[in-house]
Amino acid sequence: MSATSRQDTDLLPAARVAADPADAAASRAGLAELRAVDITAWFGTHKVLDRVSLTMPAGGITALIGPSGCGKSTFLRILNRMHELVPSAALAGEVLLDGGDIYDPQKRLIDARRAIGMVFQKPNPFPAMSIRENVLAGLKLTGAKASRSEREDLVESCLIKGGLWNEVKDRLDAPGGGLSGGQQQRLCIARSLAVKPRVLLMDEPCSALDPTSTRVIEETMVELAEEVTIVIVTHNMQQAARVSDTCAFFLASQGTPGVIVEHGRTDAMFGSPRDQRTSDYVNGRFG
Ligand SMILES: Nc1ncnc2c1ncn2[C@@H]1O[C@H](COP(=O)(O)OP(=O)(O)OP(=O)(O)O)[C@@H](O)[C@H]1O
Repeated sequence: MSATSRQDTDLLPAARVAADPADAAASRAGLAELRAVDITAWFGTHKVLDRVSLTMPAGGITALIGPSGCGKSTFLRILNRMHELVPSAALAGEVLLDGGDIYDPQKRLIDARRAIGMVFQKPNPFPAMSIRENVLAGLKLTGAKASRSEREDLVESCLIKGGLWNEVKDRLDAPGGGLSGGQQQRLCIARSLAVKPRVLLMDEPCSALDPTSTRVIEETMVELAEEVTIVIVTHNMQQAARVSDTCAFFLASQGTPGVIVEHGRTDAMFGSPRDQRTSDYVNGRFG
């Protein structure tokens, strides 16, 4: 995954919400907190993360920022057990979803993936499948049963939440591959939502999109945070400031493993960072 649209930070907008929304959000029923505890990760003998701990508040949007290669995507993939797909990968530590470790040997991999969905950098709908089939694809993978009318309701509600319904409601049988890039990404978000995840991980979800599509996805994310905890990796500082409530700055200096230098509320991270390296990064002086 490459560095992409780091943008001019002179005109940073205020962080999404001034008050602490995570506290209020946490009280909303059904929202899940995700907590990484002492995560260390390796590819073979190469240690790429060193004892990283981070709480991602329920119903909040947490942005992971930092220069290329500092381990943001690796950390994100650890949060839903995708790291273990790489044969040389190893890991230590815990990932607690509402207090339960998703790596507990008693827990099934599929349950972790269903509870913690992922949207990737490049939109990846099933191109030959219809828009409707794309939304429902996750149900097939998880084996969930639903009647025809339940499926239709689900397609509609997920496409509404994904911010795509109005654009596709008259062509649900058209192929997903026929949509624009931004629409495909929103279709992928809708597909992720169909299995009712409690957390949605997003790995640079707008880096392949134009500014208008990016705005639409950002608006969609803010609305989604009402019902799902979101963690996003982004190189776009304006985006981090616009959408996130909390932020974590990762850094891997001179070949050392990635660590979190600073984390906290986004407005504080951008407005009055405690660490000079954070200040330098968010103000575009390196990275
Ligand atoms: N599949 C892999 N096999 C071996 N090493 C890997 C693999 N994926 C990532 N790495 C290494 O792990 C380190 C962290 O990479 P990672 O992609 O997590 O960083 P990142 O901060 O997300 O970077 P970027 O912003 O460029 O996407 C890098 O040194 C990278 O080369």
